[in-house]
Amino acid sequence: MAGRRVNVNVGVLGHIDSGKTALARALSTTASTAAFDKQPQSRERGVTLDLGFSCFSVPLPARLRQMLPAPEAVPEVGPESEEPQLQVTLVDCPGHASLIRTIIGGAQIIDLMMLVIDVTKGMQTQSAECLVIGQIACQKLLVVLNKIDLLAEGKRQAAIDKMTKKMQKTLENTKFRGAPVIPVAAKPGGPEAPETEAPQGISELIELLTSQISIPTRDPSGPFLMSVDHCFSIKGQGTVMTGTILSGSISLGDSVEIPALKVMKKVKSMQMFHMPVTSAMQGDRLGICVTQFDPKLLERGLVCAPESLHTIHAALISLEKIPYFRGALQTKAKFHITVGHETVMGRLMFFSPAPEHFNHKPVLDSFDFSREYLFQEQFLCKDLAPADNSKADQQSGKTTDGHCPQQQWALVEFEKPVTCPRLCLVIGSRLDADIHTNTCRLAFHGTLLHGLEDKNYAESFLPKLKVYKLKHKHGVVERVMDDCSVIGRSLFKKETNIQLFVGLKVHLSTGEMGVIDSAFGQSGKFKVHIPGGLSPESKKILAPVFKKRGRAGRREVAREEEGTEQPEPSQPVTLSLTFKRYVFDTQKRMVQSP
Ligand SMILES: Nc1nc2c(ncn2[C@@H]2O[C@H](COP(=O)(O)OP(=O)(O)OP(=O)(O)O)[C@@H](O)[C@H]2O)c(=O)[nH]1
Ligand SMILES: [Mg+2]
Repeated sequence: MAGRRVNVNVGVLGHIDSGKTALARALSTTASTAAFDKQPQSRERGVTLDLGFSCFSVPLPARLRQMLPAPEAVPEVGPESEEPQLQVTLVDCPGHASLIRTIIGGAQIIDLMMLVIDVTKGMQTQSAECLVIGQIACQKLLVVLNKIDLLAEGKRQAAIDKMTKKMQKTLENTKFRGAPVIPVAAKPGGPEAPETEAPQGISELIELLTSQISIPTRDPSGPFLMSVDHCFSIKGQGTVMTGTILSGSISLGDSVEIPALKVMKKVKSMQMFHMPVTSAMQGDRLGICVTQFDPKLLERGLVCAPESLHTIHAALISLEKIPYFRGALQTKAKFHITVGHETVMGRLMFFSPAPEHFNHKPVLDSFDFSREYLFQEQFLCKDLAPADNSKADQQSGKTTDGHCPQQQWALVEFEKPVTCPRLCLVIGSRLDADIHTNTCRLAFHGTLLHGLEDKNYAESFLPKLKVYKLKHKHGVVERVMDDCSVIGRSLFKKETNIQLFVGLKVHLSTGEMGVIDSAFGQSGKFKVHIPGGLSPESKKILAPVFKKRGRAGRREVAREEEGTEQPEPSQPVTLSLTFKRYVFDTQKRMVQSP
């Protein structure tokens, strides 16, 4: 076990100016003192790290030694005498609202998130957004209350206790309920304070962090994918890309693709923790040296196994609304869509299961093209007011008393093609919203189930997607012609071509089924044939018409053709016509269930 190391990525997220960078600095410095790291030279910077990356190592806690992957999976990188080490790579994310895309990217490569809160301010807008992102992308969380030096000395503990309770309450409604909260001062005295001023609470934080960290299961199978955070060239050797392996594994001599540059490169050498290695896998921080290319072309981005990523123009996603997002998610609305590690504008169309399948369990690893789906004007959710709901029901065909489907989907059409892995995370946000208002800009999150690579997907692919709108039309029986036919009105507009509807079934409120037979006159009226004939009760209800018609005789028909009003049944008998129209059917057929 000697000389072995494991890496975990810990994200440092929070509102602007909460002290994330100061905290990352304090952690790396404190951890490298003798108490935590006996060999000063092992205060590794890991592979060359970008601005937002720093790291420190502590002896691997005994608790984690059993969890250490098999010896062959972990490189022997230190001198034989060295204790196994836990390397904590801190991913210092920006806090400014405009950099949320970077934050989302950062959150996807971390194993644990430290949410930094300015203890004098509490939760702020971007702290809340980070918490939302954490819930989507991370498994574990730890809250750091920073700047405790700013609290009045006499009331410090009381203020810390109060804020700790407040944070615990905030976490109560999240998946991080019960997560630890810890007070620190990363840079007591603020920017003006001398560098000699020691940070407070950092040793305790490192201890807590070490106790909270678990080594996530790392899976070497699947296609190799690495998120690159730094790229530079070494004269005479090649170009080095450093980053975190998101999936799969890699060995010396393998070919990798840089999708953004559309090039393939051979791996010439690799380093982990400054030591050469011959292979690496998911979760490792790695530097890969490949044959020379201009490092300026790839500051951040992805490298992958050849042809394992797809460049797509549209996608089918499964999604959930983020409850803090105010307002509805409307079909045709545009959002900023983060797909994997890229963000582009996209337009959405929402759809749900057919109402009888509302209770089906969500399927999050594939999209079933054999099923039919119900178009929705907007994403259905419980927080729609009941009044709104009834309107939405009518428009969307939602049948049931406000109950929501277990799973909903959207077709996303991107303004620019994006390159992403299969089943990657998708986050929709409204980044154009005013960053100074106290609202959550993150609107929904989900999983990419199917990417459309063909640029002409609208013609080549969409007709296969069976999303329908349920159309209801209502009319009334105006009068009876004979036992097996009636004249209806108010179902179509005068200008409607009734011919298109001939053969469709209509239901009478008296229970009979009829078939639209032909137009009648020029005013949108039509003749309905009732194959089973009118029942005696129905005839009774429609009787007044019978009588009047009997008296009026032929004159009635003449008047009808002039378009004058007819006497009607004492109780109106309604006609209802229901059919499906598939959104992507080029022939715009009207389909009724058998
Ligand atoms: N008094 C006091 N000031 C602090 C403390 N930690 C950080 N600061 C100050 O707060 C300011 C912001 O600190 P940063 O570490 O840059 O904050 P940040 O969260 O990284 O900011 P962004 O990356 O811009 O979001 C600086 O002026 C720090 O000196 C602290 O514990 N006490
Ligand atoms: Mg910072």
